[in-house]
Amino acid sequence: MSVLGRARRSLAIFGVSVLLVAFLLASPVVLGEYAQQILSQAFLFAIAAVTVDLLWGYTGILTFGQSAFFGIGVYTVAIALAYYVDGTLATAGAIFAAMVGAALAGAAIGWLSFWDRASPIYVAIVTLALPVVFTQIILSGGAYTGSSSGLPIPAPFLSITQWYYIAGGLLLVVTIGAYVFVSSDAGRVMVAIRENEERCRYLGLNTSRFKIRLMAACSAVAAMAGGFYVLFSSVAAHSYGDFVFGTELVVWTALGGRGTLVGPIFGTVGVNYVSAVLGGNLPFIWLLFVGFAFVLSVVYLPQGLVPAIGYGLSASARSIGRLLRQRPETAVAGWRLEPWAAEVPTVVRSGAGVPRQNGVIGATEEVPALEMQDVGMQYGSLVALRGVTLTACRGEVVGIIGPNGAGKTTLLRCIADGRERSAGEVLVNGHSIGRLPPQGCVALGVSRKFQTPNVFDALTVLDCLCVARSYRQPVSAWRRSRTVELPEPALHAVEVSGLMSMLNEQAGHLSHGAKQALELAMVLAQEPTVLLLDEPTAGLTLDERVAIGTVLTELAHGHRLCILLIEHDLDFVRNISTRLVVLHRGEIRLDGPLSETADSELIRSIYVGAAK
Ligand SMILES: Nc1ncnc2c1ncn2[C@@H]1O[C@H](COP(=O)(O)OP(=O)(O)OP(=O)(O)O)[C@@H](O)[C@H]1O
Repeated sequence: MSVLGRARRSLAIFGVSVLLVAFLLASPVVLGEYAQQILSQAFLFAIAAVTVDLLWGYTGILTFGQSAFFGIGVYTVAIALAYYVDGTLATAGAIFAAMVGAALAGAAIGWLSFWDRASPIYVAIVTLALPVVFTQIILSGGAYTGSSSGLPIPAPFLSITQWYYIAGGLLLVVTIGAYVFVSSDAGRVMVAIRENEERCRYLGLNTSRFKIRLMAACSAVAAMAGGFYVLFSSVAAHSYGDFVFGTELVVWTALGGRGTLVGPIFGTVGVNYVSAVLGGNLPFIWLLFVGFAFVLSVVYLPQGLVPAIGYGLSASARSIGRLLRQRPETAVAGWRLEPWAAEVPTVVRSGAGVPRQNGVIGATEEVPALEMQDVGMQYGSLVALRGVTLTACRGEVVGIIGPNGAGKTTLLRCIADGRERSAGEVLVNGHSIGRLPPQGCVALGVSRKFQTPNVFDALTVLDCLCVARSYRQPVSAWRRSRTVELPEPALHAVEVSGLMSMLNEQAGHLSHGAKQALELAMVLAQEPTVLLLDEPTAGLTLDERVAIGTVLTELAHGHRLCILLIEHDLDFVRNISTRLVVLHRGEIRLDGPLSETADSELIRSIYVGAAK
């Protein structure tokens, strides 16, 4: 982002902050003490809900455990003030200690939950157990923790209005911080992980490390809210760290609208405020009503109430505007805190010769780009690959053909992910991939394009390219770049496919062909030496096939990439391959230059089903 763009973004954030602070300062004039008290509590809960939104709404990590981190804040501060320290400085120290403790606990939970290949439901189960364990620890702590009776503390005396300002100010700071974060380069990666974590890994991103860090940061913020909450309420109760509160945070976030930042705040404040007004008289009916509203929202308004109201109002406003102006409008935007995007997006050519992160790559022409030695793969008793030995060099386009179920995709998977194969060895540019995960193989120079286009539907074309380059460029946690530097081959793919004029288009709205081209550009942005393509022309028109064929030929011969290409379209394979490999029942049956293999009888018999 340019200096001017950054200044405008900072000015906009500053202006909105000043307005909100003025609103906060003025609101006690119309709010009674009771309302201020309810809102102070709701503001502190809303901070925890914002952390749920960052984890679940933006990154797709469904967590029920934020209450436990809130509880760590509550009890660390309560125990410190009840037994060990007093005074403002010591209280601040206790809150800081709670944040550090919660961050460490959050990192440990992340480490347990986010190992490679862990299913997304795994973290939900681990975080479900967390508040249960936390509550048991508090309940078994006897008089020290206050057990089920709670632990009263000598809290600092502040007026209700002062607490209202503190809680509102904290919520404002956390929300603005969260907005800056989600609208930064790192925020883009969060959404990419939510949309398609596998694609992220195959783009070289260490998603587990990213999620562990995010979990630790969100845990610290929830603990801070808990620390302030116990000072406000003067008593630590186990219910602030239990499973019910953890679930309520998820419900409030879902009701308000996840992935919006404003949704969880309105959801939490709304439910808590109405609950305080109505719940005293009708506690059970109110709970029933909230539960019912949650189910309705999940079924009919999965995006939550705030975006739905936003859609409704902006659609009405646009309809009225259309009537007045008699001009058609197409897009209707909901209410969410959208990233600042005042600048024109740009794609530029990157500087050459940027070294790879781990420096292991030695992509010279002397060493074969790819060597597979006796590679085998079994799915249970099914042998998908057997004794595959294959060498491919830079500048080659190796067409891999064979009937359905021959083992072609499995072959690519064994090259792009060291954990896949059951036997044998794979070397990329002379380095064994060992048991490296996909991001490790990317670092060695392997990039894989999937069979169906794998892009990040919720992101724009530019954002998808930026995420693809995140492996090469530092990911800022507060700035959002609107310029992406692409290596020559990726830039070429963007230009010939017409994506250059669609940088602001949402990837999910692109045509099938444009998505295929975008994924190819994303894969090329990794600067691979070995490019694995699984049916890149599937579903493309004739013109698009011709264009992609030209791009691939240029990549192999002009940029000296080693391309392994799976295709069912034999004419396409014949047109661009330099060599053919025929797979049948998991074994290589034929391997040779195109001139010698293209008209082989074996190919004909395999495709008509006569080969054994
Ligand atoms: N995850 C899996 N679990 C069990 N079997 C699998 C799995 N993936 C693939 N297979 C089996 O392994 C064999 C090879 O599959 P693979 O997808 O590699 O074939 P292919 O040649 O790519 O086929 P297609 O052209 O249809 O994509 C098939 O019999 C398939 O059913």
